[in-house]
Amino acid sequence: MKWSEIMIHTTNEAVEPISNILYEAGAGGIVIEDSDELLKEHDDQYGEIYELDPDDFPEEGVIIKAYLPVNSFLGETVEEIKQAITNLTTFDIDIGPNKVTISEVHEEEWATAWKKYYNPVKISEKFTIVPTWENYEPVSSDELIIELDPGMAFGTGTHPTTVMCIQALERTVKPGDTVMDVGTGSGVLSIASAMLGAERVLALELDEVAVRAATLNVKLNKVQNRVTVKQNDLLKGVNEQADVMVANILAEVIARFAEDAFGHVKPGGHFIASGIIRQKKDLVVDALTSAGFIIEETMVMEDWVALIAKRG
Ligand SMILES: C[S@@+](CC[C@H](N)C(=O)[O-])C[C@H]1O[C@@H](n2cnc3c(N)ncnc32)[C@H](O)[C@@H]1O
Repeated sequence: MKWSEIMIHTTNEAVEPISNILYEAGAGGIVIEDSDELLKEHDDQYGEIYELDPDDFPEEGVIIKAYLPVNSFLGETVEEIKQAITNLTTFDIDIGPNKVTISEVHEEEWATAWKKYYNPVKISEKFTIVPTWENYEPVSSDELIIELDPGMAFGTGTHPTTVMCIQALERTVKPGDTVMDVGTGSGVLSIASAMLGAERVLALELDEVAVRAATLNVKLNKVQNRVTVKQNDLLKGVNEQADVMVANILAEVIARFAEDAFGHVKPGGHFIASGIIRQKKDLVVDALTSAGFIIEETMVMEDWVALIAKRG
């Protein structure tokens, strides 16, 4: 998985509100480099005085660094962060230079560091997502556990857009169903569908690295007999129909392939569309209804919307 480092040069006063903004935006881990730290005397656990490297610190003010997974929502997330920081001035918080820089961090640097930020998370009535390296004891006997290694592709499984899809799958997938998961990423939605009793799941993904991650995660969760992971551009060349289709992609992409999706959902079947930032809901609703779908339910979590549409 690629991570993006967002670096914000700000003031001491703004550290706490900015850290909150970053955590709410899904940052995995925050590093604070405060110029005042250089002026203090530090001793280690054995009482030895040590010096900090001035190169690691700004000349004045504070630098906050946070790590965001590189996925198709990154651009929007960064814009939201910038906007939320600028809004702090309306509360008379001095945000100082407010210089924001983005750079990419490679997986090797994060090889182990990020793991400490992921813990088991109960994301719906039935499902708990557990990182592969954790030993987790189920709380109840009917709890469904998805083991996930989020290290390689989008999806710790806990992004609001993913959580809403899983909750919607819980309500729509029936034992024996055929499911199509367009943009499978880590494979989490396909795994959930199989665990809900789907007989056959087609997991489609454009990105080669994600295809590999999904294939591994499908095996890890022992659903490889029912889930087929395939490198594919949306529904190109797919000739079957599903009882349930799920797509957690960007609003524009869903709008673009709404008609094609309609043709690939069985009459009476459902299309769960997610990855829709609140402001773009109408765009997707219009595209889905023009394609012939009936919107049965609108789900909202934070700034995100998911739609459960039915082919009548
Ligand atoms: C936001 S992620 C969702 C991942 C996962 N389904 C989840 O809910 O956690 C969207 C995924 O769609 C994939 N994708 C984007 N455009 C695609 C396309 N044209 N065809 C297939 N997959 C695509 C991306 O590579 C990415 O893995």
